[in-house]
Amino acid sequence: MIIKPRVRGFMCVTTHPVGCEANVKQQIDYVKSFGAIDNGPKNVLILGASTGYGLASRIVSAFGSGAKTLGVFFEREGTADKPGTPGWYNSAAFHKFAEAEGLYAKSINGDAFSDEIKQKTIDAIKQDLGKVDLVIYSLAAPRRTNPKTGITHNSTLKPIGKDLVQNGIDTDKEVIKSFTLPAATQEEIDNTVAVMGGEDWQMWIDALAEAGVLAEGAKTTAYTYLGEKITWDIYWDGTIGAAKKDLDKRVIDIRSKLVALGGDARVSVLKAVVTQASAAIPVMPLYLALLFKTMKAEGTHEGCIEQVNGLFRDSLYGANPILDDTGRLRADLKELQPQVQDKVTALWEQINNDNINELSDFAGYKHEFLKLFGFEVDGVDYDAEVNPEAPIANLL
Ligand SMILES: NC(=O)c1ccc[n+]([C@@H]2O[C@H](COP(=O)([O-])OP(=O)(O)OC[C@H]3O[C@@H](n4cnc5c(N)ncnc54)[C@H](O)[C@@H]3O)[C@@H](O)[C@H]2O)c1
Repeated sequence: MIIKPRVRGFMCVTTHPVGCEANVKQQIDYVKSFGAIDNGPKNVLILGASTGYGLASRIVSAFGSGAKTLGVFFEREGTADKPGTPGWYNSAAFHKFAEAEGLYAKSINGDAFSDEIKQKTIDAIKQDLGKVDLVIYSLAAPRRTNPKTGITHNSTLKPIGKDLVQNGIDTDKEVIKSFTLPAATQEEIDNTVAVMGGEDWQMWIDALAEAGVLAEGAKTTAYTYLGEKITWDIYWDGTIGAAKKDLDKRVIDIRSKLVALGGDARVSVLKAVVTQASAAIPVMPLYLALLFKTMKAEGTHEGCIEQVNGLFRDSLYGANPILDDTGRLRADLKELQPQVQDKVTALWEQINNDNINELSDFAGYKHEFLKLFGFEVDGVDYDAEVNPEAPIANLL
């Protein structure tokens, strides 16, 4: 079939397999251009391995460190007349390129929050890898069923303690509009913490430790975002921030478990980028469009692969990790530079429908968004017939 983008709000309901493969190839080439990571990981489990920061972590592990990777994700396969999700095609492409270089790669498609998928993962580690020395926690999900209680929690993206009125971009109509978000209820806050907080990360590490599949010196990290004043109402001080603060609490226990093995656990702070998860956060598309404009002008613009490549080389496996005073690893400092945040804030105050393309890089935002789904990728012929059925080699 011939596949064109069909955008609905913060989703694109079609995906281009060839474009996704080209995206993965670009990321692999980028990582390879830095050479091998000294003393990098050997056996890596990536939770949320198919898109965004988790996919980048898988690529850096495999192609920057020669690691065997086991990836867990929740994606939909394509059929003869309906394309699958981007993460499906990214993973099919990752497996193809890994296999071509003789790199071990296996994947599990299912609900990482469930006991069943945790057990399946442990069985695969025991059978193929023995133990893992790095666990990346990069899940971003709208809901989670807690396997212990059977309760399904839905996350919300709302401010806490006060209603929020802030300008953003209506990405469908491409106009600036004022968004009003009511303050979250305590139940909404608790549910968001249950989905995006650290409980499941802790359950994973407990299960892996109990099964004896964490190697001596094993490390784990979960990804977070802090941002600055301009995003705090919706992010750090909102429901999602409450969940991220839970990671900061739970990492202490997780770290003590890993320190006993000579390892370590850290929350890693990454910059704001366009992913399926961030596109869903109200006001974020405008922030990203203004941030891109500002950071591109500064020559400091980065996407997922640049961020994670830097995180591995500088901090996770670097001699001098970039740590903050609460012990988080930091890869986001260029975004938080005062001149960047001041510029974004000033532009935010001036933006309107007449100057949207002049003051912001909304074009760059839209391009990045479509690229997530395999569109607008250089060198891909979008008028050519493409097969939406793409098997993932070594899917367990
Ligand atoms: N996007 C940003 O700007 C940004 C910035 C800093 C930190 N982060 C954090 O990085 C992490 C990853 O986010 P992302 O933006 O890369 O998201 P993403 O939407 O690109 O990726 C989410 C991943 O989780 C997987 N997943 C979702 N539900 C699942 C389930 N039930 N079982 C198994 N897999 C499941 C998906 O398949 C996918 O691989 C999140 O913790 C996010 O908060 C994101």
